[in-house]
Amino acid sequence: MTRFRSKHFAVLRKFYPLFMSVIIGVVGYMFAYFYTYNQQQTLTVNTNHITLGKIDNLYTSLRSLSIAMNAFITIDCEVAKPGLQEIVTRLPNIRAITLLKDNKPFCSTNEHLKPSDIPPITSDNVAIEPRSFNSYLILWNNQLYFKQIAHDKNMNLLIDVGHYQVLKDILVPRTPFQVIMLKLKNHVITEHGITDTPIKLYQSITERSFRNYNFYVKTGYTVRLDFFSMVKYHPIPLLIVLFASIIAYVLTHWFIRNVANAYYELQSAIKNGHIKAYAQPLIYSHSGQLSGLEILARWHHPKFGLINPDTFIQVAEETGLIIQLTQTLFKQVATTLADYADRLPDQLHVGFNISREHCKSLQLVEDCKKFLVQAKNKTIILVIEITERQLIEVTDMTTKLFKELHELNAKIALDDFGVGNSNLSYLNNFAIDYLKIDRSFVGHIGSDALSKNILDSIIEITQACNIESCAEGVETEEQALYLKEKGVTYQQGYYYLEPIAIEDFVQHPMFQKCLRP
Ligand SMILES: Nc1nc2c(ncn2[C@@H]2O[C@@H]3COP(=O)(O)O[C@H]4[C@@H](O)[C@H](n5cnc6c(=O)[nH]c(N)nc65)O[C@@H]4COP(=O)(O)O[C@H]3[C@H]2O)c(=O)[nH]1
Repeated sequence: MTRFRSKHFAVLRKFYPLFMSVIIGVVGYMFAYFYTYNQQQTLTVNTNHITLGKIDNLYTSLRSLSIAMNAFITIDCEVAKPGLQEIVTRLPNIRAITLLKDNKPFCSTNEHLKPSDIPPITSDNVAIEPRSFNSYLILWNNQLYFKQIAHDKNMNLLIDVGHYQVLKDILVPRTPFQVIMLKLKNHVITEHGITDTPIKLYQSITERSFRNYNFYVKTGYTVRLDFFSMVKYHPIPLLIVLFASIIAYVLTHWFIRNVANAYYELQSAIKNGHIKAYAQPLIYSHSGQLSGLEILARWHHPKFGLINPDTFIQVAEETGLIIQLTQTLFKQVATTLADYADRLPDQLHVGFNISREHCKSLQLVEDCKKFLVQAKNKTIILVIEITERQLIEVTDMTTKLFKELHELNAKIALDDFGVGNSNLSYLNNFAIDYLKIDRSFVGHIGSDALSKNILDSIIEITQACNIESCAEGVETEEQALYLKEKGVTYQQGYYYLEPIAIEDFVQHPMFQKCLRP
């Protein structure tokens, strides 16, 4: 987790929520932009394909029809006409079929057809001109015609497809600002008809007829996709992004405020001496004598009273305040013990819980040296309790740290053993002096066979590795006797004494009894 430092907090508090919301906003906008862009692109490709297919089909079906109609060209109009009429009535898009001779109508289903109604084939009247050059799709006077030149060049077929709405319908775009263009030579047809004004299209795609007819279909957008067009035409993704950005601001603000508050509160608690050192005795199993004490932090909160470490140690670790917190405990314990410096028993164990953060530099060695000077007693054995829950990496730095701690005659204890992630190599790497057996195993003595077996195994490991052991959470005489019998070196728990303030601890008969006269 991110470590927060005091000098960063003021700046962080102000700018971090804004920064987060801008980041979410920018990333969200990019995401919304590319999403919309992709959507448009996919739609363009699909639309272009479908349109191309429809025009191809239109042309091909007219061509097939005209081929079928070729049979009528050479027969008499009276014979041909009923057949042509039946076809016109059956096919909804065909308005009339006309047979031409020398480009003049000689037989038509349209009774009112005049020679001037026959569309000329010029480069201007927009014809779809296939490779075979013998059939044309003609746009003329707002009408769509199909003309088939028969083998006999004088006898031709003209199919009047009707108003070229048929074509226009095919060119109707799927979304606003989309334009579908049919490009024939220099001419362009859109849903609005023939246009010679160039239309600039964005995200466009142009494809030639699948059947290799001489036309192109181009689809694209008249509006470029940018921030403003997104705001105007695609507001929903942007509204979602705006919403996410506001949520990011609010959550970050809330998070920073809470962490910062916790940080400031804990920092001022340390400064104002509200973090107190409590002590709990460690007892030699074999003699029942006091071997030392473990120091545990308590917060004497002016409003909430006594707060147990479970609530604030994590905050202290996450904010980096744990080092200051431990230093204040070192100082309180050293100055209290200094009053008894000359009377302390030899090799009194004084254990402190040390977090991983504190082991990242040699600061801990300096703190221990300072403690021994302030306590004015060089025989005290400092016990550095590192927890198995927060494994410390083996690096050159940590190896040096633990070596220097051992040179100070300190002992390294591995706390909460049995519930964390360590393995036996860990014991070796840091030259662990004793294991503190988690109270969850001790609590099951006499009841849960499995936990008891684990407990027995842990004790056997300590004996096999020739390291000392300390059982935590001893609450009953039965547990105390069992652990003694099993050869556990030290015991700690409410059975002997619960943690009490260090000033009270030094007054306690258990401590007083072990002082030298
Ligand atoms: N049920 C039961 N509990 C017993 C008994 N005897 C002792 N305890 C409790 O067991 C915990 C033993 O401490 P720990 O394993 O080091 O576990 C400690 C330690 O990991 C951490 N902690 C406490 N003070 C500090 C500190 O100054 N620095 C750091 N880094 N961690 C600390 O907080 C944990 C909890 O501390 P506490 O709440 O003081 O809880 C203490 C103690 O009050 C018993 O017979 N029965």
